[in-house]
This record gives sequence, C-alpha cells and structure tokens, in this order.
Amino acid sequence: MDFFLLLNCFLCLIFTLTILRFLLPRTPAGKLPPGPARLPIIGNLHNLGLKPHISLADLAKVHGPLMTLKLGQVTTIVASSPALAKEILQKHDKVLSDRHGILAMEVLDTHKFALPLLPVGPKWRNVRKVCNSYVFATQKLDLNQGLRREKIIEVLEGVRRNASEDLFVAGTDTTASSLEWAMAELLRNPDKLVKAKNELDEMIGKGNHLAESDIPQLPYLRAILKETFRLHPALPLLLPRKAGADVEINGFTVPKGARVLLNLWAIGRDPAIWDDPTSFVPERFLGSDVDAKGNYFELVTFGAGRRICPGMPLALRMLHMMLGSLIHWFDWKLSDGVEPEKLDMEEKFGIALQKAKPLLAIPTPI
Ligand code: HEM
Repeated sequence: MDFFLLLNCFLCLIFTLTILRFLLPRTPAGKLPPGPARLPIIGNLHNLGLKPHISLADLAKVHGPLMTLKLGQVTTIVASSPALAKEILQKHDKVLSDRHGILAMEVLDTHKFALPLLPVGPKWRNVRKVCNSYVFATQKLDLNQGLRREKIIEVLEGVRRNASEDLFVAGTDTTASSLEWAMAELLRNPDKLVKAKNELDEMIGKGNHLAESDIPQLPYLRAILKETFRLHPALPLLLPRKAGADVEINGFTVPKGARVLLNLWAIGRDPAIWDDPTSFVPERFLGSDVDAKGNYFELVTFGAGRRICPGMPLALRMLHMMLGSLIHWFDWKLSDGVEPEKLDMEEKFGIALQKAKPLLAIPTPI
C-alpha cells in the first residue's frame, strides 16, 4: 500500500471518530438524571427557547425535578425543588461552588476580575472577604445609610418634578428589575397597594421620610418583596454552578465538570409548595419565618452557601427603601388608562428577568 493511501485511510478514520464522538452519547461514570432526547451536536439547546426558565419548568414536569440536558457539549443538570436546592446549595455546596468561565470574557482577560466568575480559590476567597467585611457588612452599611437616604430623596424629587408624566420605572440589573416587578404587581393589585400605603402611614406618618431602621416595623412591605421574589426571581436559574467532582444526589450522578442550574422560577410557582401559586398574595408571608436570605430553600432568590449573593444586604435595604418611599410619597396609576387586571406581565429573559414591556405608571405627589 503506498504512503498516500495509508495517510488517506488514517485521515478518514480520524474524521469518522470525530463525527462519532459528537453523535454518540458518551457513557458517564454513574447514572445521570433522566432528561429529554437530544440532537447531535446541539444536544438540547433547541429545547430552551426564548424563556429557558419556563421551558425547563415544563420539561421538569415530564422528566422530574432533577434532569440532565446537553447544552451543546456541556452536560447540564437542572434541579427544580426545594429539597434539591438544599442538596446543591447546602449539602454539596463545597463541590458545587465553581463557575464555568465565559469565553468572551476570558479572551478579553476580564474574567479575572469578575467575582461571579472567579473559581473557588484564594483570589475568590479574598474578594469575598473584602465584600463581607468592608463593603456589605451591617456596620459599614449602617455607617453609609445617610448617603443612600440622600440619593432616595433626590430620586423622589426627580419623580415629583416629572409627576403626571409617564415615569419609566425600568432597569437592567437585578435590583432595578425587582423594583419594577414589585411596582407592577402592586399596580395590578390596587387593594395590596392600599394596604402597603396604610401600613406606611401608620408606622412612618405622612410627610416623614422612611429610614432603614424602620424596615423591621413594616411586615407588609417585607411580605410584598418576598412575594415579588417568589414570582419574579431576578436570576431565575441562579448563576450556573460547576461540579468540581462527581456528586451523588438522589441516586443519580452529577458528573465532574457539569453545569448545575437551579430553577428558582419553577420552585416559586410549584402548586405542591404554594397555594394559588400564580396569584400575588403577600399575606402568605405574614406570620411566617420564611425569608429570602438563603435559609429557606423554597425561596433562595439570592442563592445560598458559600456563593450566596454578597450584595444581598445592600439590595434588600435599597429595595425596601425605594419601594416604601415610592408608595409613601405618591399615588400611582397606570398610564394610558390601562385597567389593572389587563397590565401586561410578559417576561423577557436576559441578564436579569425583566418585564418585556417596561412599566409605565403615573405618580401624583400626596
Ligand atoms: C435583587 C437583587 C439581587 C439578586 C436577586 C441577586 C441574586 C444573586 C444570585 C442568585 C447570585 C448567585 C448565588 C449563588 O450562586 O448561589 C448572586 C451572586 C452575586 N451577586 Fe447578586 N443579586 C442581587 C443584587 C446584587 C447587588 C446589589 C450586588 C452588588 C452590589 C450583587 C453582587 C453579586 C456578586 C458579586 C455575586 C457573585 C458572588 C460569587 O460568585 O461568589 N448582587 N446574586
């Protein structure tokens, strides 16, 4: 056989093996959780659609609360129950705390500075320590609350100047979109808005500004935000975690290197956990200990464990202060005579889960 024929055969063999590697499922070391059938090369990418949190919630109804999907070449495990949230965020937190890099950021070398993308290691630990001890510690936040108060008063004055015009209550980040969802739910449920207003009048008094120290005395306002987090988690699939080693969960294997997603949106709307899950009922949190601070796995809006959102203490203060102040200082109605029950609550999946149509509401100073 001449040399070129031999080379040709060798190249054909390499080509065939490469194609087979993409077409045939690789045998995992243990038993993977069940999941939908996949296509060659793209795996289950076509199952995600424009609203992956909803598609994954629907798939979980068929395949169960622990599923395997192949997103391109990445094995992805999706969990959708509080019990599994506890397994991932508490029991196996140490092994499931890594993150996958984002190629574009790696090319630009910016991943080395982004805390959410840093692998668990000395650098990540140092930045977290600085966040927890110097930036978001209760004592530090208490010390600079005057600055936030000034900013909120500036915002209120801005709203007052533009009163009776449409106020564009929008935003792209997690805190802004949570505020927008809370306002949208209150405008869609005017009786809840009146209840919140009455609580503020009673506890703070008309014409007085809200202080961060008032938040514990405002149970209905706190319940409104918890109910908003339940229905509209800003990061509906949390931030993806990466398995640092094989992990056994419920008799299945989460293989090393897998991407792990937790569907908070599905948990928040599960009728087995919540009565009347799609209705906005802040009352369900009155007299209940459940909070969103990482201890109750039915409401882990900020994650839990070692990767829990370090900005949570600041986000919670800002959200209560902004929402409380907007309710306390203005009467609100929807623009263009939109009926509350007809308000469009369509979602748009992005960095944070946003309202597809920004909320347009008209404030009238009280
Ligand atoms: C409503 C507002 C917010 C929500 C719902 C939210 C939610 C989250 C969630 C779910 C995670 C992933 C947790 C996990 O993997 O277990 C996270 C991580 C993170 N958040 Fe937030 N967040 C909010 C506001 C903020 C703010 C205001 C800041 C900073 C000023 C912030 C900074 C971060 C950082 C740096 C991480 C990455 C931590 C790490 O990977 O170690 N977040 N957040």
